[in-house]
Amino acid sequence: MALLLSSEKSLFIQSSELLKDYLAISKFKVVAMLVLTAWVGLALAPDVGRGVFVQLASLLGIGLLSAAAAVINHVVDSEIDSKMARTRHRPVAKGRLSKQHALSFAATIGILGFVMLMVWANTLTAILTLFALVGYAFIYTSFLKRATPQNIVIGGLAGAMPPLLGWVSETGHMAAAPWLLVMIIFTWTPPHFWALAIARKSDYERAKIPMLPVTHGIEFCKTCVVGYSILLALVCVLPYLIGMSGLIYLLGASVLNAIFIYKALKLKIAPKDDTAMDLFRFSIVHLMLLFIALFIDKWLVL
Ligand code: HEM
Ligand SMILES: CC(C)=CCC/C(C)=C/CC/C(C)=C/COP(=O)(O)OP(=O)(O)O
Repeated sequence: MALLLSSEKSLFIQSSELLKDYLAISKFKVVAMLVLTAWVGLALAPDVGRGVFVQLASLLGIGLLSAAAAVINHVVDSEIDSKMARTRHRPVAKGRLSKQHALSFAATIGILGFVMLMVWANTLTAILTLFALVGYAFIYTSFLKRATPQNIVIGGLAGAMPPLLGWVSETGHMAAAPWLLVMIIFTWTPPHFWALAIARKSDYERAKIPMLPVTHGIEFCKTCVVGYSILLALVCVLPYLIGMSGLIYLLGASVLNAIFIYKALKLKIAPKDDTAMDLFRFSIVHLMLLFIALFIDKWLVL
């Protein structure tokens, strides 16, 4: 009896470890944030009377294709990941999950996500989301990441797409307004990532990845972080200027961007040991609150 109980317990532990590994290769927290931005894109689109179920299915489709892209990234990057302290314990890099298993998982959730978008959103959303997957999993991961220090600037477009995807899933066609939300994430990505790359420069050196702090030095990278933070604050005003969002959003964005610029300047002028990681962590809170502010503004004011 005791033997049976302990084998059941170990089976339970094994399956929860396996679940953890699959969530890790799906970059679960990043995907949750991508889905949040897609949801806000969807919520800000003109109401065309689609039901909540169809909207949730569209968001799930976008999430599944994003997760598939993340899994492919883990497979393509497994060699690099095994050389970096931050990533060397990842399931594929460590060999806990085989590349074949990971790729079958990516294919399953990717096809499921694509079909969900075809059925419950529309063809344009399905194709645009597939472009974003190819942009991140293949163009950025297999090529740009190893080729140029502008890798994350160009590759950042893929991760910036979800608000447009959410919008198009509602309306079936493109519009100028959601592109402003894409521009916000596009401008946010460099300071988000470079703050981390500054703190983890030695990792990228060891893996021979030409990230900006490695190729151009930490000081130049910090200057770029300050520059992009200021640009981000300016881009964030655009939704207010075109009347897409109101004063609640403008106030929230202004406070968040003031903190962002303050932390970026601190990193440039008076850094302490943890300043770069502090900015990286704040960038995530910043983007989350900014998109929540867009949502609250829409539903409180209109
Ligand atoms: C090319 C674009 C991007 C690059 C290179 C990048 C890079 C990174 C890296 C290296 C991490 C650390 C992961 C770790 O600790 O293992 C990270 C974390 C994170 N990123 Fe990005 N990122 C990008 C775009 C985005 C986008 C578009 C979003 C969401 C809209 C996002 C949301 C997050 C979140 C939520 C985390 C924290 C994840 C966690 O705590 O597990 N990132 N990013
Ligand atoms: C369909 C769609 C919207 C796709 C976008 C998918 C996606 C997961 C975008 C997030 C970007 C990201 C986390 C980049 C880090 O990659 P990295 O390889 O530089 O970082 P790492 O070293 O932590 O793996």
